[in-house]
Amino acid sequence: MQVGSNEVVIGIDSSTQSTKAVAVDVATGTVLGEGRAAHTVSGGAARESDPREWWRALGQAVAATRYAERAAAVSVGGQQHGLVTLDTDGEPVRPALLWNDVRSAPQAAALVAELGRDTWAQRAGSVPGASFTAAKWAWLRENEPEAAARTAAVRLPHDYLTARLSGAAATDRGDASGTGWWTPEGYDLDLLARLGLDAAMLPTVVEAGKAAGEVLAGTGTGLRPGTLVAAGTGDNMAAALGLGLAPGRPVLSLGTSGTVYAVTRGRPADPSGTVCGFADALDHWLPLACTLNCTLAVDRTAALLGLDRQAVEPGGTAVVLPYFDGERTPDLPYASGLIHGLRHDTTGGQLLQAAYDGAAYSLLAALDQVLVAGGEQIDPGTELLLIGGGAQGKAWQDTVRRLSGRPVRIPAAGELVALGAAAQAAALLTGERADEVARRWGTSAGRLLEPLPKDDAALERIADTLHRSGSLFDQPTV
Ligand SMILES: Nc1ncnc2c1ncn2[C@@H]1O[C@H](COP(=O)(O)OP(=O)(O)O)[C@@H](O)[C@H]1O
Ligand SMILES: O=C(CO)[C@@H](O)[C@H](O)COP(=O)(O)O
Repeated sequence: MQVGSNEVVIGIDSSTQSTKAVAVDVATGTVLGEGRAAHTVSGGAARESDPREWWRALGQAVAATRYAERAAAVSVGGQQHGLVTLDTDGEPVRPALLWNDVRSAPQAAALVAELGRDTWAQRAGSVPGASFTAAKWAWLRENEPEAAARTAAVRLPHDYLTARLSGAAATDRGDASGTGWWTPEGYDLDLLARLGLDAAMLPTVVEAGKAAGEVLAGTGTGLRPGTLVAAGTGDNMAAALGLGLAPGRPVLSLGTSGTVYAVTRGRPADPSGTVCGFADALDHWLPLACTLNCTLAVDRTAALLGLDRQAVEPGGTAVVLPYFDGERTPDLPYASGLIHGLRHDTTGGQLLQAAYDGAAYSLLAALDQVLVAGGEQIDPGTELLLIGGGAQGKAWQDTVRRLSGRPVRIPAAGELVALGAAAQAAALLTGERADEVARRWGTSAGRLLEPLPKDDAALERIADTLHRSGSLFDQPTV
């Protein structure tokens, strides 16, 4: 196809809190229409969502773009790792277990003990934590054996939505690499046997650049039957596509999860488990560290203090480790929030700033490890691309500048996950690579914020508090 023929694609981001859709002009990258619809996530110890709610939200978000009928191709980026279990009719057996549900921590620990950290890192690229799909499936078998027995198919969130659109049992290498049972050579049959999972229950891994299928008749989304459906991918892989990332360029994403990652030429294999050795959606890798407590934890702290989320104040000695949901980086699934260093003159604004600092600290501490794991150079002068909902907030921007000492670029394009999905859909039409499409669209352009002097004192205070928190975080709080 000739680029420039007014074709439109739709990219979808089915994330933890909401679904966002963008309709994009393939030739120019102009966003023609946008839509958004919220989901619910259960509270208490569990983090679960009904996959059928994602599907309804997808329909609403796509309709709101007003371009559903014009779209020539569509693609779904989705929150990683979630365990979707389907029965023989393709209906969810139970709500999906999400990436931030830490009840599967004991099962993750047992899996790691069984094979050893080095073997996991070499085979799966990652040492699985509670977030990984393998740990969630092990949790289900142990805690709800009847639900596991009724499961005929296991899917990731984006696979479920791709199947509702196209009928295809399809996934991609990027999202599959977050299961724990994917290797570059295919599914790890030995591991699947240990998990009591038949490879026939899993989707086919679609080659990069190929379609998963076509939109079925009667989806109720407004998309025309026959519209091409790309393979989709995990949300972080989609954002990497959406930014058109060249290898070695670091990204910090501030959303429900905090993530730090880079596309790399080398395959990561970090036995410490800090860096997940994901595949990207093309032919490279995506070493990534992820926190469970990011924008929601900071917003909750602001609400507890009765402050606006921007009402931070400098100074003071307070440290907040905002591990409200347990934590993944550092690996402390049983942790809860901790405040240390309060004085009579500590202000609410300082305490709020300490929550921002505590949330950003773990991500920035992992940044160099991410680059090293993928064999890329560390250059402290290289700009950090800041994306996700939090990147719009000045307090987040200044916190990242102060704690990283790096220049920070804020891409003007919002919704980079949905844009990456759109680029993947567009690539089906133009024959380009999806990252080339995004570069042609100029999606990473945006304001450059100069670095601030690195606040080593704050970083040391947080590291010291974390180091000394010891047994407080070893077991669930009673
Ligand atoms: N201007 C802002 N300042 C700080 N945080 C913001 C701002 N706008 C949105 N957010 C935060 O962004 C989060 C949503 O980010 P997003 O990347 O869309 O989430 P998700 O990871 O679910 O896709 C919300 O939790 C909200 O707290
Ligand atoms: O688990 C991870 C990465 O490994 C998370 O980044 C999820 O992919 C959820 O993403 P958001 O809903 O925050 O976008």
